[in-house]
Amino acid sequence: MTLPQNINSSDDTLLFDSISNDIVEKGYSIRPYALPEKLAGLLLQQINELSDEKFKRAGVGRANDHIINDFIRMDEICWITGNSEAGSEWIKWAESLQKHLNRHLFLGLFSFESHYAHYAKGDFYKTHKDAFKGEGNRVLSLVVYLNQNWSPDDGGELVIYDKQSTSSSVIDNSKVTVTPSFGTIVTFLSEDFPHEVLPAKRDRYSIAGWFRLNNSIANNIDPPS
Ligand SMILES: O=C(O)CCC(=O)C(=O)O
Ligand SMILES: [Fe+2]
Repeated sequence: MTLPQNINSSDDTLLFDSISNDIVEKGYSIRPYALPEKLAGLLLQQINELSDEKFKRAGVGRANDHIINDFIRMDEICWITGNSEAGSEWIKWAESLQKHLNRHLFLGLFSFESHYAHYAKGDFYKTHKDAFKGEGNRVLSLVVYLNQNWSPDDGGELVIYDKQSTSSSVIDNSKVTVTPSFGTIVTFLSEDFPHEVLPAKRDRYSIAGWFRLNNSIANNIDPPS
């Protein structure tokens, strides 16, 4: 028996619809174990095969202002290109999400950039925003997790704070905590939600990506940060 050709894309449509509805309602979306299985498997295999040298200490700030700051973030990253099967399938999937969101939310998303991230035991990323109003052109952040058998005791949660709250807020209903379990997809409006990664008790693997507006003007091509 042959399966219909569009079986994967129809699955994605349901998922993309729910992400899109979440963003309209709340500005963010958390979809546990939602990444298509085949894609998740390819990404897991690639991140396992990436050598330690391919991961570089992540910095803070953009281009000339890019500095390594142990106090803010300690993870190591590796940018994802379409040069491998895993990378190109991932980019294809992200671009179809982009198309779906543009069609339904009119966000005007133009391009996508993403990297693998490795947080070793104890690593963290302090509260930050991925974009600042009027400055950045990152519109929507996308994070997926590649950690099998993650237990709540392992820590490493992503904490997303409400737009109005400050990073020091301790009021529970103004923040949402996400366990970085395999296949969980998180999306949020980059300018609206301060967030942080708490230290984990074991290696933590993820992909962080950003959909951007077209901010390139004349010869000043906007570099990835
Ligand atoms: O890994 C995560 O949960 C979020 C990472 C993050 O906030 C970032 O890379 O900007
Ligand atoms: Fe972030």
